[in-house]
Amino acid sequence: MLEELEQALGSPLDSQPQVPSPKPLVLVISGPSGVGKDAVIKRLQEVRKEVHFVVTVTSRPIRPHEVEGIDYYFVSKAEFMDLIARNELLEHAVVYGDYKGIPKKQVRDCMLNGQDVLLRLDVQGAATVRKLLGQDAVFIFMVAESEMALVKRLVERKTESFDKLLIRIATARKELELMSEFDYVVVNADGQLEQTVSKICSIIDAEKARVHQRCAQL
Ligand SMILES: Nc1ncnc2c1ncn2[C@@H]1O[C@H](COP(=O)(O)OP(=O)(O)OP(=O)(O)O)[C@@H](O)[C@H]1O
Repeated sequence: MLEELEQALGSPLDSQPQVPSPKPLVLVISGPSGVGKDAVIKRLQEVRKEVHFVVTVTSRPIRPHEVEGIDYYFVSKAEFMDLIARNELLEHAVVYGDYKGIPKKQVRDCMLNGQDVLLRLDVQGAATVRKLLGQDAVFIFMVAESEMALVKRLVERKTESFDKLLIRIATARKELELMSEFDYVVVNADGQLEQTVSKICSIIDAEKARVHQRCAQL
């Protein structure tokens, strides 16, 4: 039958894939402090092993329990300055006196390997990367179901003093106003971490099915 069809068509039936492989994605996850970015990314890495989570480079000294290349890439301040001067950082900031940044090379190398890349950025950092990459990266904003739920989570984490909590809440209120700059918003509801991760997986799957693929160039 197939041969007859080919004869009638006057050309062979094509067995090649009808669409090229999807392009590697640059995925940015952001949201207020305490919303659950780390917890969600940790779980996402378990269920989506092929997505590379970018390891930040920092000028801060290594702490005893930390592992080079897993927690951070540790460099001297001079080396960090050199990365800035060579425009080799996608984004950088000073956090408590130490520099932290996203090395472009790591993102580039993964994408050349066909791997999707995941960045965890604070809302300000995400805004910076949005300006650089525009619609060529996917920006996901995570929120809690309510301000009360967010604050309860932060209080239970017991990592912030009262004053620091006040600052984080005020910052979170401002950050929420920037939600419209993002492509997707995902509610990380209390006790629903798995659902949150699965929503992010759905976003990745949907992005892979886009007719006009995003294509970040660094
Ligand atoms: N869906 C959830 N339900 C209940 N608790 C959660 C959920 N998601 C995260 N948590 C908990 O909330 C706390 C804050 O989460 P996490 O540290 O991942 O937030 P974060 O956004 O990375 O914060 P920061 O930006 O301050 O580092 C943690 O104790 C975490 O285990």
